[in-house]
Amino acid sequence: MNDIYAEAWKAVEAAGRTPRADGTSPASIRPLFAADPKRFERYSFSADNLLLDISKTSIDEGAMAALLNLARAAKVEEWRSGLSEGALVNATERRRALHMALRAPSGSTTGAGGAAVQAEIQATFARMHAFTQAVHGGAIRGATGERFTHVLNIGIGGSDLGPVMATRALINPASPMVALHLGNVDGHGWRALLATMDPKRTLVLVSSKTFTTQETMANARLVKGWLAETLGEAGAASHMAALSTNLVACAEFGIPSERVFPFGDYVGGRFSLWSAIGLSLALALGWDTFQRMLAGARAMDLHFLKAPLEKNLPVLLALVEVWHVNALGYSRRAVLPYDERLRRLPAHLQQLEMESLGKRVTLEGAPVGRATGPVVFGEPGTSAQHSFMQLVHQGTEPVPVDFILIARPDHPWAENHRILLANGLAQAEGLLSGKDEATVRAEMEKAGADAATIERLLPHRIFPGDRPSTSILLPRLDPFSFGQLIALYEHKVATLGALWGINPFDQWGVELGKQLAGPLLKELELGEPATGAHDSSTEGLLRELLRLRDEG
Ligand SMILES: O=P(O)(O)OC[C@H]1O[C@](O)(CO)[C@@H](O)[C@@H]1O
Repeated sequence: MNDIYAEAWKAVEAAGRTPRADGTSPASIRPLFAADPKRFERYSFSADNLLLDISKTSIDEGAMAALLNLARAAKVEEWRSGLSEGALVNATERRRALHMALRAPSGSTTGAGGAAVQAEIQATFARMHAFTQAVHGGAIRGATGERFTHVLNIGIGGSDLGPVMATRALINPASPMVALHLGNVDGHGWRALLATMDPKRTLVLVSSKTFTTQETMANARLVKGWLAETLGEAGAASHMAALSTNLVACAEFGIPSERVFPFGDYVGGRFSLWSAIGLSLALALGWDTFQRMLAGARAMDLHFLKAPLEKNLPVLLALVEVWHVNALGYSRRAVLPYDERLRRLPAHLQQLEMESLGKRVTLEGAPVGRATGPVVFGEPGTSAQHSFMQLVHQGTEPVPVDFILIARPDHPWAENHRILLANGLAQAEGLLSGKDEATVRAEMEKAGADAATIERLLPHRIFPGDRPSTSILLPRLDPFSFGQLIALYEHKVATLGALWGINPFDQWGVELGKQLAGPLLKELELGEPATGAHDSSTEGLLRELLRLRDEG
């Protein structure tokens, strides 16, 4: 850690501890609005039609200066250029992170990853496009001659969450195909899906970067067997395609090379929705929708690469996170999209952010020495208001919230949309303003409550306020704005990697569980725990599960 970087961190952390010149707490937000009628104008920023409002945080001029100084000390500008030019930013796996190259139109140079990478990407896109057209046009059909009406994406983590989220967000009622998803290895999910599918009309995409993931391969074998029951072995093979970097494993599984859509190891799982992993989207939503989504992400890429740090939306979102996590000690963040179509966004962000930023050592392997990625959770509004927002308003630790609001709906029920937006705005307003003792008392007196009731209920009815939120506004939810939104969060995550000095592109933390599952699977097969192989709790639970299973 160099001195400039260490000093910059000290300044940010000190800003979070030190009262402001007017004596107010650095965590308070209301005084900032009281002092500056132009706070919204000053602290809201836009890229194309996407608006980011960070005014409802406690960042003031001094805090912002310290945060921007940290961004410079952490060399965020150099880092973003390295990312786009194919530096080995994923140092622990000695890989590049070239998801931006997937969004670069053919012939472009900025963020395109170089000619060789572009050639690979464009060749796969051309094949995906031709395949999509052939399936939609009926040139590629099922083994019995029927057209494909359903596309089933089998994958997990990044090979599932992105496609599921985008399918729900951009649903196209006129599409010739329905997308289905099988992620978890739990057979109950498969049983629920079975009822909705006809093997003669179902095209199966096995989506796996590595093509070795235990759950995905188990599901792929299950589905292959199900297809073969009706169509025979050869028929089953003609209903399958693979999206992967591991061409050898795809061939071993029996998927011919013309049905394998590859991508490079420079695309991380949680950044892979823009690659061949997006084939289910092209099939279910249409090629144009897929392209518009890439164009939206590309617009955000160019903004991220070119905008100065102080107006750069992903950088500002990252700095807000640092302010909350490191200066103020908030360890959680909630994401509330006020749009039912974005209901899988929180799940996607959980992987994107927590798999990327759940790290305790720096790139050099030393302890980070400060908190890194917060716990991220969320649910669409208004439903979230009736579940966890109680804790956000009145719990002990402030939970910063991302509110995502869409101005124009794609349905005709204007009143419902007004209710939705009013609630989204009200939540953010209420978190900021709270409700003080005098107001609660006056309200209760007006409602005719007696003095004893007022005293008893007063503490329960007070809202502390000064609870932070950021708001993201989109004019409409369409493929372009959806692409912008997801890329905004991707670049925020990359920037946080640079600010914390960690690798946001590896995920060693998921390996241990995978390793330990192997021997346990064997023991479940044999029906006998290996004595002394586990701690007494694991062994005890395994014995009990076996007993209950075998009793039934
Ligand atoms: O696409 P694959 O290789 O099947 O991996 C699925 C997921 O598993 C992980 O490696 C770990 O959970 C994720 O990063 C990845 O998205």
